[in-house]
Amino acid sequence: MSGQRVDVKVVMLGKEYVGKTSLVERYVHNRFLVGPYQNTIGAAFVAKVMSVGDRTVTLGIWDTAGSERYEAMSRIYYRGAKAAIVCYDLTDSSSFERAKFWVKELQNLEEGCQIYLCGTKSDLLEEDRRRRRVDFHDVQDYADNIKAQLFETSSKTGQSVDELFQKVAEDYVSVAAFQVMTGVCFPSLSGDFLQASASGPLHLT
Ligand SMILES: Nc1nc2c(ncn2[C@@H]2O[C@H](COP(=O)(O)OP(=O)(O)OP(=O)(O)O)[C@@H](O)[C@H]2O)c(=O)[nH]1
Repeated sequence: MSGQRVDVKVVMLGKEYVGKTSLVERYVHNRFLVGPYQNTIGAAFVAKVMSVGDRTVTLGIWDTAGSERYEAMSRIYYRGAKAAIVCYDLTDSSSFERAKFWVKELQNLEEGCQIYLCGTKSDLLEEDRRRRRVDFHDVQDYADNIKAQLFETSSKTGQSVDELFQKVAEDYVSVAAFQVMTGVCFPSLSGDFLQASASGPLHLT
């Protein structure tokens, strides 16, 4: 597995329990695991090969642990990331505060990293609108300010999950094409290679 080229290093960030692992599970394996919640320890890695037009793009996705206990470790995993999916739970306002914390970190330390905000568990709002704790328009304004894309997803139903990761890959292809056209090469777009250094499982699908 080591040596497989990854085009885009993607890091999942956000408070514990917001649903980062579930998002990756839905996207990569098209499944939603039920059963007792198991928190991520350290980080897990998975690579996913996908198509954008006639191009093949490999996303290397690092799923970090949301617990503040692992905060220092998460910093290691976002280093050099080209895309960060910063997650918050639509039914938990404190998780949005935590998302803003990660955004600040990325802005200060990973300038070349494109940020995607992801409000999770939208199915819970379908069941009962009153459960929403993070206003869509407030987040949209915030996203515009920080030049981030905004998605609201459900790993349970699959809503907008493929669209989110597809957008990450499409943005990579657009910027890469721009580089070829202009001859400008940003360090943030250089490729990355799989490294078997995660404490979690290593998969290539
Ligand atoms: N209803 C609903 N529940 C979800 C969804 N996504 C995740 N969950 C549940 O939320 C809990 C936490 O999900 P995880 O994916 O483990 O969360 P995490 O962010 O990876 O957590 P850490 O590993 O601790 O950082 C689990 O019980 C999931 O089943 C969703 O889209 N809808």
